[in-house]
Amino acid sequence: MEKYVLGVDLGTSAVKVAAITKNGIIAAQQSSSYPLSHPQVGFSEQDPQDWVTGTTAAIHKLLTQDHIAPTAIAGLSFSGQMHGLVLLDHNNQVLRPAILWDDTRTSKQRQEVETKMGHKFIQITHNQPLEGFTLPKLLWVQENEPEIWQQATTFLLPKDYVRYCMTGKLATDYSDATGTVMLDIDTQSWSKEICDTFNIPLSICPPLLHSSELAGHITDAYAKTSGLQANMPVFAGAADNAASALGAGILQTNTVLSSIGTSGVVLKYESNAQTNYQEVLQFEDHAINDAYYSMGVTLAAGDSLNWFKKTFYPQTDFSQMIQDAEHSTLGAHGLLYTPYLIGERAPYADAKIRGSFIGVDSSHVRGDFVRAVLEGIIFSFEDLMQIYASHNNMFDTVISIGGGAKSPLWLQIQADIFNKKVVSLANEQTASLGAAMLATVGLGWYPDFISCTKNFVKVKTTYNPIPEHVSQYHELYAIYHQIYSQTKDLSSRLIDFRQKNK
Ligand SMILES: Nc1ncnc2c1ncn2[C@@H]1O[C@H](COP(=O)(O)OP(=O)(O)O)[C@@H](O)[C@H]1O
Ligand SMILES: O=C(CO)[C@@H](O)[C@H](O)COP(=O)(O)O
Repeated sequence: MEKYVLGVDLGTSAVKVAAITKNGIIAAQQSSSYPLSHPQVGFSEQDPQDWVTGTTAAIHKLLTQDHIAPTAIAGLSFSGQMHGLVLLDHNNQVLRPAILWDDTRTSKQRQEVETKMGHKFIQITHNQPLEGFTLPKLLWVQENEPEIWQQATTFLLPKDYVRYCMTGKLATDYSDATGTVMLDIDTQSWSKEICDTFNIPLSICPPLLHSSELAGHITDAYAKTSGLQANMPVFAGAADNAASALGAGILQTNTVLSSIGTSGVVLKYESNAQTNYQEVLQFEDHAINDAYYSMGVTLAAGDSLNWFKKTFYPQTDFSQMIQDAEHSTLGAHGLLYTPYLIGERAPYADAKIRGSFIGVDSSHVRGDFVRAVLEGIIFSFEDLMQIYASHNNMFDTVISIGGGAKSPLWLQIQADIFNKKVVSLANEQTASLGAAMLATVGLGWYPDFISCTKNFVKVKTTYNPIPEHVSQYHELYAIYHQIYSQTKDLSSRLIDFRQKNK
């Protein structure tokens, strides 16, 4: 009987589960979406139970609709949205909705960490304590919800909670642990100094595992609800960007990843823990032992297009909407867009900046706005590419993944703005592929990730930069690059106005 592993990608908008063979063939994929709640400006929350219900529903569909036999599944592993805070009490019951990576309520706590620890914090974590990361969220609960904080016994990251419900075992993995900014990168252990400084008991931090390490087995109870076999091995899994990088074959320093999911990511493999981009870029443990990656995050990348579609093209699918952008021109007839819909993480760590359309003209039609959104997102990625360029990082290929890589127009825009070869893959959802790879290595199907990559990562199309487009985009980027500084103060005043007039 053909054997499979399951790769579970716990995203922000949906969970995607893929059944993949030993040779990296995707036999079936299912997904299940769940709601996102924004109870106040800057707040972003999800109910951890929705993740479990969605994952179980997607697995159930694989078994019943795609006829994947439970006995044919040898193991599973995870890719998970990063940084989200799940708080459990002493009975491992969820205490409050999870506070997510794109929640920016924690500017005061960020400031507190900076004031109390200064450069020492950066020395320990190799990161800034930005709003999206887990530590400021813990501090927010400590300060604003003392009755919840008193009951908090363990925190987990999103995928860890789903794994706990499957196996009954509490743990996180190193790649997600770095995203909490509570891990000492040099010693690879939870930082006692950070915990002590903020009166956080060290015992709240879950046990640490490597991403392909065995985390537990499917319990009898979860076997009953899901249809999976009891006792099936479950491997720790990784942060979504680490898993995506693995699934895209980012295992050496000469390739860079560009990911257009809900968020946008420009990511580079790093072999040296001391690599330093002055903390403008995040620095994280990779899913592979003793390897790292740096990355810059555009908070609303695919989410910008999603917002635009919901608001102005409610009845149209993404591909049809993008056809309108094809009828516009390079530069959208002089229209520029900045994707700061929910603030920004990099290169501007600014929770109060907001997006803008610049150059709106009475001749513009909807397609010009779509085109400007597509281009603006990639200009924001170019801001991140420029950081690598300024550190003399030489690379000639960008691997493009995520839902945005489904569009040939958007792939060509990337090649033209980056002035680099852009490669799309046969499966642009590399997070579930990476998760499955963790299970294959955990099971011993492959001795290491390099050999697994040879079967799992398949190039689809290569887009080369078109010289005429490159020079036009170069001119436009110089204008785009000024928008942040010119709108920063206006955005901040508008946010203050909004807070006062709720
Ligand atoms: N056909 C398409 N063409 C271009 N972009 C698309 C298409 N379908 C979806 N997208 C973009 O991909 C995003 C979702 O990407 P995905 O990788 O699934 O996100 P996540 O894992 O964060 O849930 C959407 O918000 C949208 O911007
Ligand atoms: O905050 C980050 C990375 O630091 C995000 O990339 C999240 O990990 C969620 O990503 P998607 O839902 O867009 O995959």
